[in-house]
Amino acid sequence: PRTTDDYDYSNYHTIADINAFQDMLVAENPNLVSKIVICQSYQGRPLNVLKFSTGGTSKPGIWLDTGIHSREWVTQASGTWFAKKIVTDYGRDAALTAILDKMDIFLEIVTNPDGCYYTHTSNRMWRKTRKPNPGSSCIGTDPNRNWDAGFGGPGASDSPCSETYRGPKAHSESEVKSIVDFVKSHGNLKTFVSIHKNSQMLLYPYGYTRTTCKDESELHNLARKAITDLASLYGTSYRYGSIINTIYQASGGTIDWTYNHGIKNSYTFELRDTSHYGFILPANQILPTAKETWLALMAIMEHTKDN
Ligand SMILES: CS(=N)(=N)C[C@@H](Cc1ccccc1)C(=O)O
Ligand SMILES: [Zn+2]
Repeated sequence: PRTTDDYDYSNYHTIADINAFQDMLVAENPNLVSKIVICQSYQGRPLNVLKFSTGGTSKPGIWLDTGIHSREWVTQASGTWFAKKIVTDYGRDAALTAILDKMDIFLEIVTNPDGCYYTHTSNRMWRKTRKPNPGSSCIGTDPNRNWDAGFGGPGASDSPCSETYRGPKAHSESEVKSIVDFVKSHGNLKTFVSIHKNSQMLLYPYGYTRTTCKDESELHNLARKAITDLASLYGTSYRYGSIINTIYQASGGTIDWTYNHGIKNSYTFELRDTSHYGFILPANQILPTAKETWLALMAIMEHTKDN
């Protein structure tokens, strides 16, 4: 595709396509979009973060990531659609324009590029990173167990061959450490949303402990509003609640760390479906999934702007 207008948003794409999309989007919108390379993956691929900003220096920020579990392809596809939606709506949609006039949005679409490449070339069901584990023939760490939040506790595995291997130590994976460093250096993120698939759930901390997080009632009420907006489009029903109460106990998860690091509005989405198709969600569900999810994200971003 020569422009982001003729990019095929209703299909799954390789990293090369998605990186080309990102560069086109920046070139087409130099006053709104820029690309930050926060680090490289283990195999040396760039970790690209799109910054959507109307200028200013220390504006509060909103972080969105997709594709941290590489096989969850509908999330990277949705992230691509979100990027185009932001530039399309700025200056046209009052709610989105108000958000961007007050806050910056950071979007990492291919958060696990090595795993993503591997799903396209070798094993469609790959989830983890692709860094080898010394002393084992099994490759990779689960990037959603590698964070320094209850690290190594129940709800993660210490076996390199497990899909939920937590890694040799917290933040051992550059795909994780680079986000940790970004959060610390930015210092003013108000919202952090990590987007996964399968289960149709909107989750907030904690996963590693049954302890209720201090903002539980606010996060619960906002989640209810967000999934209500989501369901208004096609009737897709979501469950919501803390990670440990809604899905299962999991330690070392992304948003448990971001929440403990002071980012109150920390959420994980689990997009369509509920395992009817398993991880291979048909491409014809990409656009409906992205559009309904955007309504929930707008609810979360508006709440952030006003609180
Ligand atoms: C189907 S899945 N792998 N996306 C489910 C995901 C649940 C979870 C969300 C947030 C924090 C911890 C755990 C996981 O096991 O990593
Ligand atoms: Zn996942």
